[in-house]
Amino acid sequence: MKLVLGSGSPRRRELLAQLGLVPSDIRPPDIDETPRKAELPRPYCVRLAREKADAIPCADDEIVLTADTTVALGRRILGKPVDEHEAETFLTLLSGRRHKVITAVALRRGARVWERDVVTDVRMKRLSVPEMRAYVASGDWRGKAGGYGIQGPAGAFIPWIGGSFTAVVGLPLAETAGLLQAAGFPLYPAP
Ligand SMILES: Cc1cn([C@H]2C[C@H](O)[C@@H](COP(=O)(O)OP(=O)(O)OP(=O)(O)O)O2)c(=O)[nH]c1=O
Repeated sequence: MKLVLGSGSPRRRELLAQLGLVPSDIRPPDIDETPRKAELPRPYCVRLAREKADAIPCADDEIVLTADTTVALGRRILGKPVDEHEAETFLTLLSGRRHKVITAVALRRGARVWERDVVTDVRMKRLSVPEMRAYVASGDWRGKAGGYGIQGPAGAFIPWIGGSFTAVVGLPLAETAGLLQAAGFPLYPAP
């Protein structure tokens, strides 16, 4: 059975590699990520992972893995900032507060789908103006939900998380391994 990564995220490819998995193909999804009116962060994130899975074409001998990572500040969804101004706006909102990072994973094999979502609490310290300016100028926030990456320089802004570090980075490894095993993927073949 072949594993297809339905994601253009380099983080997800690296996290899969941590499990010793190299996808046979990478097919980034092309879906509309606009939240619905009054949609809450967790259902939004679950919906997107599922829509990504449904959007990726796959053959009978392939299993496709997709995910979505959403930053939630209360009921508000913080997506990927479109420019420096929005990155600074998001970081100003997150500064000195706790938020949640949700990552939903979907695995599809033929018509069957396996899904999990993981919610992690994250505390960001209060950011000074120089800290915020330097981080925004670094461009590290590009393509990242909420406008930061815990695995990069913004790790210095996060004194505490409650939950899964790999989920915050983009793919919860414990849950993903469980899904792969449930779907019959030979993750730990006998030596
Ligand atoms: C909060 C946070 C997010 N992120 C990243 C993970 C995801 O790649 C991205 C959220 O966007 P996603 O829409 O989940 O994924 P993507 O657009 O990068 O890739 P694809 O849709 O093709 O699967 O934010 C980090 O790398 N570190 C972090 O600390």
